[in-house]
Amino acid sequence: MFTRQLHNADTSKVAKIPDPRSPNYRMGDYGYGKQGVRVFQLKKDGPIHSVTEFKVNSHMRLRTHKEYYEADNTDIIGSDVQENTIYVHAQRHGLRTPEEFALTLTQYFIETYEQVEESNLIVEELAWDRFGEQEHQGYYKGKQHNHAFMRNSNGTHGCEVVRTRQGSPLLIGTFYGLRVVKTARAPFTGYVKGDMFSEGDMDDRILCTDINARWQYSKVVDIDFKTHWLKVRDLILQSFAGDPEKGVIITSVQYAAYVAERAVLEAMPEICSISISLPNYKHFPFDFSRFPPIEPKANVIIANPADTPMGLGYAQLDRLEK
Ligand SMILES: O=c1[nH]c(=O)c2[nH]c(=O)[nH]c2[nH]1
Repeated sequence: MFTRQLHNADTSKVAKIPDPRSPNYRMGDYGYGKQGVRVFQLKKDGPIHSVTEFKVNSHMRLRTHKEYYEADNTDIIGSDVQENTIYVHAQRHGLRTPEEFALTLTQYFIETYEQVEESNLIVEELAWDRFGEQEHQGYYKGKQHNHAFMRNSNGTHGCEVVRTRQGSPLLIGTFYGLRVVKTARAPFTGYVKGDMFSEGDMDDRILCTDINARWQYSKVVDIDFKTHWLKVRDLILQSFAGDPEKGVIITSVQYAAYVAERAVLEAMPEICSISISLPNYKHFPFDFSRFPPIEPKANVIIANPADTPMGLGYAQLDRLEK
């Protein structure tokens, strides 16, 4: 999260071949590819259809750096080739989980093109729910539509895979963009204020955030990725909200990130590291003092949710090797 040093940074990404014509410089992170390739799969089982949609970013790092140093494109696997391969791969293997798609496609790129040193895939599912699947009332309640779907916005299931020629691929699971709010058991007190504070201590507040989590698997085989993703999601949500009646005290977004990470590492030995970032979308009670007196309703709070500026708390928790 946030800027890290650029100069002589991340030696794992440094170009292996120095530029013979420019000995004073060294190339750091590099690569190229295609962003935002949308692939939609419709499966027809007679009248019952099902749909799956992925958004894919494909990047590569080539063994040589001719395209940079020598203006020679002969090693480049065009980004349009990468894009078309995504569609061909979908046709051949089908869309199941982002993880399976990314693992098999990175393997294909590495095996097919000997100049590819590293293949990176980022895959996000743009999930669709069948009409009726989530309906708790109305016409579609209890009726599963054969061929009509609505976008599911319950948080995005995704992954990132980095595959090189040596060793097993790096697999990161991702869960982005689920907005959650809790309206009790969320104090924020005791922090440094000096004479610059505006809020003061809050014994309780409306705590609203988006869950953004990335985690690294220590193995990539024998994992049912859908089930594991749902389990991570559930553990994060449980640690934020707690028992349905009693809830759980969350003292800051920083603490929320940490307790969620601990819950995941404790329950899921196949995950070796997790990073969570949580914005804090303030919901200040609206200030009615300028307006003619209104009889306040003791049990109603009118607030003004603000997306920006927003606070942000984040942390990464790694499992220590034993
Ligand atoms: O959860 C929070 N963490 C903070 O660091 C912070 N700072 C602040 O003003 N409000 C909050 N809330």
